[in-house]
Amino acid sequence: MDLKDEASIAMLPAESRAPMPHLAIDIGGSLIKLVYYSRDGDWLPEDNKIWSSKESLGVSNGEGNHPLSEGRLHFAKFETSKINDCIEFIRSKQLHVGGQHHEVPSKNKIIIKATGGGAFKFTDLFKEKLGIVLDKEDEMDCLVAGVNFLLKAVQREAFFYMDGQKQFVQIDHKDLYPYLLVNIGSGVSMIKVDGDGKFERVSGTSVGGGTFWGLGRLLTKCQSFDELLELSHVGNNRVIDMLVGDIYGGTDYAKIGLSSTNIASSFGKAISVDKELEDYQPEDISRSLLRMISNNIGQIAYLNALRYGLKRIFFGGFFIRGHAYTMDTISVAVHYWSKGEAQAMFLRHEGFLGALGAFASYERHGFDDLTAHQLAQLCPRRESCSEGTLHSAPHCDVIKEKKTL
Ligand SMILES: Nc1ncnc2c1ncn2[C@@H]1O[C@H](COP(=O)(O)OP(=O)(O)OP(=O)(O)O)[C@@H](O)[C@H]1O
Ligand SMILES: CC(C)(CO)[C@@H](O)C(=O)NCCC(=O)O
Repeated sequence: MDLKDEASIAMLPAESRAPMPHLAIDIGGSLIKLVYYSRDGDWLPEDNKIWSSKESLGVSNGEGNHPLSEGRLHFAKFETSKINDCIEFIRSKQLHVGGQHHEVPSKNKIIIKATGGGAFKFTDLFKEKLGIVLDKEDEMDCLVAGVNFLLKAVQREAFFYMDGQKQFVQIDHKDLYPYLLVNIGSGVSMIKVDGDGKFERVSGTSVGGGTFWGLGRLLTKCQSFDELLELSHVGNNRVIDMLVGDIYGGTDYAKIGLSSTNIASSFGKAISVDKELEDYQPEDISRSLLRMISNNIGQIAYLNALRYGLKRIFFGGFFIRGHAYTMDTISVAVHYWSKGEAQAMFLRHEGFLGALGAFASYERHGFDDLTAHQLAQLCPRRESCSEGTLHSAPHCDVIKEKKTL
């Protein structure tokens, strides 16, 4: 903690100085997500300062007092393979020091809420490097809690995406359930949600974000996920995908509703003995792969929605990354298969759902009494980005501060 923080904390009334849990962590197969609270508006990672403009931070709606009401939440992510950078970040910002202190006979124990598989895998590492005890929260519980909170509290959270157009939807709280949540992380979980804490994981698929990045890296030699995603912008999938027209000599197969431009077989043209991997352009590979995976997830999501009679499907997870082609493909797949009966919607906080849920699981936080206003502009920079823009910065920093109560 730097001197500035110490000074500002020292000036607060005694009850405000009580140790408060302020960091939750979601350690997935590909990415680590942090949600943390800071009281001091200037206490931000250097590279996030450009997004923390004053106007995006100051909101006062005069509602009741809350332990978190003067300050802001931040969002950050790291690759799980670079967990040591994450640990260093936590140490450098002293995020763990404000954690819940439980009295044990001889010393204070710092307990931090953690979810995702890595909460189990990296227990010892966090203990050893930061002296933190990870208090494990179930991944699905956290996901659902995070989504329910966002859908109820944040006005511009869910949106439709079709033909390059984004349209926010205001969900009626009384008419929120049931819905299907499709979380596209490394793997994909499909969860039927019937209420707060009422849900069932009804399906999943191992063909998800890890598949796109893993297979894409091998096939294109891209050095980063962002590079692979960026390539897909300029690629042409028809170079690699086998279309109905390729099989039917350029004509539709109208009798069963297939046009000549429908994909008959993803990567089907690569069976050609005349071509090797190096004969294909990385951008075309990236586009085919992204389309294949997005389409497949959209189709499986539709089948599960059909299975349970669900009309609304919310898609989250960092595979999406606000990427136009990904969202378009998923939306088209759901629309095509459901004949417009089911609706695909996307969540602005895509990959931070579980971390938010873990943050809410601290007893003293509770999202219910955090005002919608406080969290309404969780991620202002997402608003200012044009569609399809990649967020290449390592952190997604955000939130909201409430100065006057
Ligand atoms: N900078 C990035 N580096 C790596 N993968 C990224 C990046 N940005 C987005 N992704 C995509 O997001 C996916 C991970 O999403 P997310 O963080 O939601 O899941 P996870 O929690 O790591 O996975 P799981 O829940 O399956 O354990 C990756 O598999 C990849 O497709
Ligand atoms: C294993 C988890 C839940 C870890 O987040 C996720 O990666 C997932 O849902 N994978 C898909 C597993 C399956 O249902 O085939």
